[in-house]
Amino acid sequence: MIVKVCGMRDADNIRQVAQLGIHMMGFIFYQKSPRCVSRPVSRCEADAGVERIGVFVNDSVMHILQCINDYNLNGVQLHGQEPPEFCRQLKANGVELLLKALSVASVNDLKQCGAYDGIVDYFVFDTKTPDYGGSGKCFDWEVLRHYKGTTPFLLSGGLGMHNTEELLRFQHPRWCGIDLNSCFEVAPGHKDVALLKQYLQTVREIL
Ligand SMILES: O=C(O)c1ccccc1NCC(=O)[C@H](O)[C@H](O)COP(=O)(O)O
Repeated sequence: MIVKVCGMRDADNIRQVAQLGIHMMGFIFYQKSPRCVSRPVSRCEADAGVERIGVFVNDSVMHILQCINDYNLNGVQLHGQEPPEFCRQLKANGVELLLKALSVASVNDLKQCGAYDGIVDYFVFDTKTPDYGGSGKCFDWEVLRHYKGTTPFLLSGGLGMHNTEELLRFQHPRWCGIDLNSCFEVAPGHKDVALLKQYLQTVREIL
């Protein structure tokens, strides 16, 4: 199971969280987010084994490619209304690891999935919110029973200590990871390392 911790930006915090044995770390490049990175966070600040994912919202290909270069990113998460063709363009420009977040509130929101199959590497199924992400709120995971696509997905949106029991019960053949963010924060962009550690211990049977 892939563990992604999103919304990182403080060097010491990045180092500590990387040592928890997680697989992906998300850096937000969306100016309106309280977690938006404010300066280049260099590779040496994170463990080499952690994939560095830039999270973008309706940004341009050129800016995304520039950030990949400036911030040593290994992958990109698109968290806006980016169409499949936009994802194809990023792939054509050498983006190896591409995650497409889809805001989910009802079964209707899953209809678009098929158009991304074979283009993106993972979906991130997140809670629908006007701010795009980082809401700390869960959506109804029952909706995902209707997801019959081939692209594997990370479950996202309000995951925290309060819903570990539901998480341990959750099952889906394409489920491959969890995305953790605001429920582990002491301040926007700063994670509670002890709480994350406790959480990963609590859900260890699915990891
Ligand atoms: O976290 C943000 O502030 C954010 C803002 C705009 C777009 C995406 C954002 N986060 C992306 C993520 O992958 C989050 O982990 C995801 O939305 C879940 O967040 P949370 O509900 O706080 O667990």
